[in-house]
Amino acid sequence: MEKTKYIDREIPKISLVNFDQRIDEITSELVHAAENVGFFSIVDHGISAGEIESMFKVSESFFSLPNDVKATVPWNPNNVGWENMSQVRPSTSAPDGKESYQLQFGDNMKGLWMGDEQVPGFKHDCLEFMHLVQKISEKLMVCFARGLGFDDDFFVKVHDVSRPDSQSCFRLLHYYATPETDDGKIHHRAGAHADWGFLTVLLQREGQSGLEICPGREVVTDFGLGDKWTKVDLKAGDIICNIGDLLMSWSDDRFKSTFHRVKAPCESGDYYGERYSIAFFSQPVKDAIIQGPKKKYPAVTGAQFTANAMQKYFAALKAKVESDTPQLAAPQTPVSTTVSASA
Ligand SMILES: O=C(O)CCC(=O)C(=O)O
Ligand SMILES: [Fe+2]
Repeated sequence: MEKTKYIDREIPKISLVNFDQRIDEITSELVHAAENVGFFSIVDHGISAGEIESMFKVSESFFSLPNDVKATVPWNPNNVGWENMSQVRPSTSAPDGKESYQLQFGDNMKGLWMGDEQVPGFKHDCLEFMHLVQKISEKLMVCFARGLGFDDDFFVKVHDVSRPDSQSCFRLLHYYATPETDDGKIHHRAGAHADWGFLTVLLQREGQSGLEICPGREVVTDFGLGDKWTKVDLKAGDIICNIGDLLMSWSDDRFKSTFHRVKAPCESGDYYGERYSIAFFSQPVKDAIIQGPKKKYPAVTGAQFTANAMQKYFAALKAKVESDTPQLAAPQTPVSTTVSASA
């Protein structure tokens, strides 16, 4: 099998300590990171390593439920619910080797929260943690608004998670352990892609590595470029953030939405065990008007942007879900019939 070409790239590490006093300095570090690699880690962000690990324990409790129980909260095209081994990325033709459960703050979650009988305190614990992550995203949004010359609250207002139509998505991920084989086959954990939302905040458990990035997209209309990858490793408590396509277009391509993947382990040094991660995708409310300061792209609403992204990346998958709908309505749905459409 051909070996991956790896190169070292610096992934900026940005401290949010004394945020209010240091906002100018933090803004210039964030803008620099956004204009170049598109990925950065943040430290001193206010969530402790213990709180993050507690959230992972909740996630583990959910994923260790039997599949027929998880299938009672199935994924649907509002980008909520559980999917298993069914997300096929445009860059691959095979499904990701993972299961994921997408959670939101608003009305889209009706009937899709796993109950306390199955995982005690699940909804409460998730929402509490989701609000903590939202607070961090809001700090970054203020800095990005400043960097682009918008009012401080410009992005925060259109990502208001107290609105019933909020579309921001908190995604629990569980990648299955992969056997060490030398059959030359590539098994995708998460095939290469760019996130289509505004901003992604990502958590992983220390040691459960696999995330890799490949910077180089100049315009948001390009697919990924290049074949030189850089491994991203995190220490417990660090948080990785990346710019999504929406912020790339909203900044007239100034801030880069970077191609990334969770590589299938297949080379020496790769991690073959199971992996848990959590991604929080900030998505604008439906009536947000999206257009950069230089008006490089025509204005679109939040609803149109999401519909375009679904069309671009997930038309086939949506069609599959629609054809599976009668089965999806039944709680005993076989797990293989659900399909995920998140980034
Ligand atoms: O699990 C990870 O580290 C990355 C997940 C990811 O890129 C995504 O869900 O969009
Ligand atoms: Fe992603």
